[in-house]
Amino acid sequence: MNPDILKVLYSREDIQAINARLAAQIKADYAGKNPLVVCILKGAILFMTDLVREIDDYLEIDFMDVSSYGDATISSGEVKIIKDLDTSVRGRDVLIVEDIVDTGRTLRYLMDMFQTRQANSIKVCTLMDKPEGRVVDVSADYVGTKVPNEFVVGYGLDYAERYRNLPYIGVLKPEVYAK
Ligand SMILES: O=P(O)(O)OC[C@H]1O[C@H](OP(=O)(O)OP(=O)(O)O)[C@H](O)[C@@H]1O
Ligand code: HPA
Ligand SMILES: [Mg+2]
Repeated sequence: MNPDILKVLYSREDIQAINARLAAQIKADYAGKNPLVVCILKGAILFMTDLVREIDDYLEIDFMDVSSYGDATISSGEVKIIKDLDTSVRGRDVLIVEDIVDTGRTLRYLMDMFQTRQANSIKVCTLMDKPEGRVVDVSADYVGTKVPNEFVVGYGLDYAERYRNLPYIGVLKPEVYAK
């Protein structure tokens, strides 16, 4: 295990089981719809690629890179677009794929934008939901698991750009933040 990790919250196997459950729900709900699956970079990259592998059906994928945390553990409150979609969402059934919904600001921003861009439908699949972090009122349609109000890393989630590559999700040792 990475020496900076205090404890593992979800193992690789836990995550695989969550992904299989979510994929089955999505496959059933989107049958015949060819949804546009939008991966929110960078955090959702591992989750999205594992999730779509479990959905044996027509769908399209695209990527949007937004950021509001920088190298901090507290949201700056300002969502910045770093890379926009290549695909038009107009008339599409959009499924936003997120790694975590925390304050909800990122999701609110994206949902408002896709609404303005006239998507036919907008739903959200998040691996993790941190309800105690919420600042704006927003919720996901598909939630992998609820997490406590702790800063989590691994499986796409970073602290100062590290730990995204870990195959599990865990909590950092407090001394890592003090460095
Ligand atoms: O609900 P919120 O408080 O808005 O937080 C959730 C968002 O924050 C993280 O992204 P971040 O902005 O750190 O960019 P990253 O995915 O590139 O790490 C995470 O991946 C979500 O997209
Ligand atoms: O708990 C978190 N970990 C990593 N990135 C995040 N972005 C929002 N919340 C988190
Ligand atoms: Mg981040």
